Amino acid sequence: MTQPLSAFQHLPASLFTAAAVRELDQRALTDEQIPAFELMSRAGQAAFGCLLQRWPTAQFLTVLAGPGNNGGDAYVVAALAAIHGLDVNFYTLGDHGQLSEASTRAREMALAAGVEVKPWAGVLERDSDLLVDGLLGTGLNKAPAGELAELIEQINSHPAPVLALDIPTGLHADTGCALEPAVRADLTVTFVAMKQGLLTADGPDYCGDIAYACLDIRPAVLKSMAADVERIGYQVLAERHEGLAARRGNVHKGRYGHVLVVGGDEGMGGAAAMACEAAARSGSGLVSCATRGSHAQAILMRRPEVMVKPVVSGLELLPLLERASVLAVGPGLGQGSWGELLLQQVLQSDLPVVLDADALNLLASPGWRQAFGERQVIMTPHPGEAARLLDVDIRTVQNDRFAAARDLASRYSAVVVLKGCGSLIAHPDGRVALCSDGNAGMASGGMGDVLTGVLAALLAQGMDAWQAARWGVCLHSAAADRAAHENGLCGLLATDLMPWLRRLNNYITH
Ligand SMILES: NC(=O)C1=CN([C@@H]2O[C@H](COP(=O)(O)OP(=O)(O)OC[C@H]3O[C@@H](n4cnc5c(N)ncnc54)[C@H](OP(=O)(O)O)[C@@H]3O)[C@@H](O)[C@H]2O)[C@@H](O)CC1
Ligand SMILES: Nc1ncnc2c1ncn2[C@@H]1O[C@H](COP(=O)(O)OP(=O)(O)O)[C@@H](O)[C@H]1O
Ligand SMILES: [K+]
Repeated sequence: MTQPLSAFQHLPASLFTAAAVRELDQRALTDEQIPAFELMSRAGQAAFGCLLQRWPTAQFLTVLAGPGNNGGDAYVVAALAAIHGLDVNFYTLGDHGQLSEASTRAREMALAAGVEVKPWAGVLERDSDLLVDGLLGTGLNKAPAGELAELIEQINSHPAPVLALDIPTGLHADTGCALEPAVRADLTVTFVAMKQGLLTADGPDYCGDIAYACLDIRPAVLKSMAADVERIGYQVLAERHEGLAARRGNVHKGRYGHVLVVGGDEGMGGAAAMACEAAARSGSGLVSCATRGSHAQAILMRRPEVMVKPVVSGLELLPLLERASVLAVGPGLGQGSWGELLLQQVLQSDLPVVLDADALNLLASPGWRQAFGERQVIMTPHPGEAARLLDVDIRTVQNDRFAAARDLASRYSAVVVLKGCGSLIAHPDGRVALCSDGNAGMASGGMGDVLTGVLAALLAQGMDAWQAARWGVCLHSAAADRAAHENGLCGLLATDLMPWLRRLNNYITH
């Protein structure tokens, strides 16, 4: 369902936890004097507007309402639909005898519009042409079970599309984890502020498209709260010129740094080769590669611009370290003694470094753990590597990617890129950015090696670790979106990104 064209680039940059959104609701109530029912009415109107726009011919709606305020929104949608002349099946789940004051008024509005309100009796009619999920919103506090789980299963196997109010039921607003079973929506209309879980982990798959409705709360109120997470994407950063500055004329290659890629043990030479090519295509003045002798010729054949140096020991790395300005260590490094010796040498240098793949796996071993202090370091774990570094299982990382990224950045005193759907970039000071570009075609071997090369090239051109990670992750993801645009996600190769990296890094977007 995720679209490969930076599908979420129109969304606001500030992302919030559910608790922060509740606080914003409260501020709208106290500072703006917007009563809860008024806000709920606006939510229902916004959702109904999106419904008409997306499904203008829908005639038979089934609206599902839970016991909280998400159900209140559903009552408003049903009322508006009935007034509009649509046929509405309205089912409640849970105890609707204890509704909030706002939801009670919404219910009265629906009844007055002629909506027949019935408790769900176990069967979802097949003839509806649109389902509206107002079961649970940000109040979700455990995995759906029993009758609710049964209804969600029926929603997901129903042929009609699904509109989710605020957030698909079962998706955790703070983590983006689907607490199965969870509703798989085609469109989610989210209210007041963007929840951080909509754009990472399971979020994009379960939300489908996302529309944001601020409910006419004044921007000043929204700005009165610091965002928990900043959404970034290529377009946003390019508009703010957060990428590379334009090159001046009177320059030479020494100005743009010298990336040394260290990796490529036997059988994994391609990883080092791709990191080298990505570094060169992302503008590093010079690129060297310390690798196994068996790969030297192949790397040279592919990219004669790269200076390939076969190394067998850490000592042979020393003269290369003296000439380099930035290191990219890990692609195909392996976890054998060859990789260990090279990594040991790299850790003794104070050059800016990108640590990826097996460099991270080695760092996770007992005796290797360390904090990097002032050194400019970017670590780029995928969830498996992050789990090893944190000594937890992968599920724990994915259950709260924000916490895992923050924890790693603070433990290692490094900028951390936690890769995967909705890559997170965490600073040791607690800041987190989420890249909403990228696509599932990137789940293919070598994509991470390319990212490593990109990040190293940006460090080599003078960015600090935080700037390089922000721009580099967006550049890499947007390049993958462009590369996937014509021929689709399946079969996208890491090397397909190369021409796009060059174009987008130079701000050529067409
Ligand atoms: N505030 C505002 O001004 C605005 C808010 N708006 C709307 O309000 C929504 C938030 O409303 P909300 O806080 O009432 O939470 P909501 O998600 O409806 O459900 C809470 C109920 O569900 C229950 N429950 C939880 N998990 C469960 C589970 N797994 N299985 C079964 N039950 C479960 C929980 O029961 P409990 O466990 O606490 O007994 C409680 O009764 C928000 O998403 C947006 O749509 C908009 O109108 C804009 C203005
Ligand atoms: N489903 C996805 N959506 C968005 N980006 C993805 C997805 N899957 C993988 N990626 C991106 O692709 C890259 C894969 O990196 P990694 O797992 O290290 O691959 P490899 O080890 O094969 O080089 C990362 O940048 C990651 O964020
Ligand atoms: K919902």
